[in-house]
Formats: sequence, C-alpha cells, structure tokens
Amino acid sequence: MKVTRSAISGVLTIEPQVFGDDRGYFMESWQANRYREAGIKETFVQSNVSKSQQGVLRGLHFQNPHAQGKLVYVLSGEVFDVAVDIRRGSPTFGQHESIILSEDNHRQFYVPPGFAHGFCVLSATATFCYLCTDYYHAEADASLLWNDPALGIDWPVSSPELSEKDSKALKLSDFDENKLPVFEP
Ligand SMILES: Cc1cn([C@H]2C[C@H](O)[C@@H](COP(=O)(O)OP(=O)(O)O[C@H]3O[C@@H](C)C(=O)[C@@H](O)[C@H]3O)O2)c(=O)[nH]c1=O
Repeated sequence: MKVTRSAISGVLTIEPQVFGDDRGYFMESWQANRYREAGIKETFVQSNVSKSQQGVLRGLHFQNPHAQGKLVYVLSGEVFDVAVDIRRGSPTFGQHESIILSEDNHRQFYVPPGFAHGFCVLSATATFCYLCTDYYHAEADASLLWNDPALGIDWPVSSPELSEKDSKALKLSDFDENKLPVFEP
C-alpha cells in the first residue's frame, strides 16, 4: 500500500493494494500492523457506515472531549472529503486538506483526533465507511459550519442538503476556545 503524508501533521492518504481478477477485486481495508507502521498509533473502537444521495453534505463534525480519529473510505460512489485542523495551538490551525474518495480509486483518508471532518456526495448515491478511535458521544458532538469563509474550502457543491444540526452549525471563530481540541505534537 502507498502512504502519503499531508503537510498538516497526522493526515494521511492511503492507497491499499487492490487485487483485481475476473470476479471483481479484493483489498484489506485495515490491518493493525501495517496501518500502525503507516503512522496511525491510535486504536479503532467503532466502525460506521452511512449512505447518502447526491448533493448531501455531512459535516463538519468533531467531538471534544472524546476526539475521534477516523479512517474513512467509500464502498460505492464518489465523495469530496475534507479534514480541517481545529487543534488549538497547531501550526496549521484552520487549514484543511481535501480529497476525492471513490469506489474506483479505493483511497482511504486518515483524519486524526482533533480535526473537524465532512464530505459531500458527488455520485447518485455513496456508501461511506469509517473506523473511529473513540466511541460516539452525542453530548460531545459538535458541528462546524461547512461554508465558514474563514476555512476557504472549495466545495464542489453550492446548495447541499444538510441535516438540521449542520444547518445551524457555528463558524470556527464562534466556538468557545475551550470547546476546541488541543494540539498534542
Ligand atoms: C455518528 C453517530 C451517529 N449516531 C446516531 C445519532 C443520530 O440519531 C443518527 C445520525 O447522526 P448524525 O446526523 O450525526 O450522522 P452524520 O451526519 O452521518 O455524522 C457523521 O458525519 C461524518 C461527517 C463524520 O465525520 C462522523 O464522525 C459523524 O459525525 O445516528 C450514532 O448512533 N452513532 C454514531 O457514531
């Protein structure tokens, strides 16, 4: 597998080895030793799947406390995926990395704890999978406004379909500083 490190510390793009044959394909979507060597030191404790239609945008979500690292990928369809560094004290605070994840490119994206994460669906539907390094805690869950101008994210959609929670999300500058995770080098 090929691992590419982002300029934002901790963010990884992983291209697993895909074994194609007449039947279709096979790939290992996570393997403890290899992904640890790639730089993911955290342990995964929860696995999630969501399905969404074209134009849906989920995000930008984070938990604090109980910050979750997420290994994300797509089983069907195509999404534009974004990780925003919201770690207080981080040299890259407020910066983001984006990537296209699809059933064809088989890419995985590692969003470390302390980031806000979101995606929008480019295909008719998309089945989105992710492993998390901490459990879901509804009371710690928060939503950062997807189109906060301060983030400068070049989303490929202009009027996405949002959840009620995400349509009421706060801009980064509107969060109480204590709500944001702390950078741990
Ligand atoms: C995320 C999550 C939600 N739920 C429940 C709560 C709610 O009733 C329902 C839908 O929740 P949400 O609207 O928060 O789902 P969704 O908008 O898909 O939330 C997800 O978005 C992406 C971008 C992420 O990064 C994830 O970590 C997660 O925050 O599912 C769980 O039971 N466990 C979970 O881990």
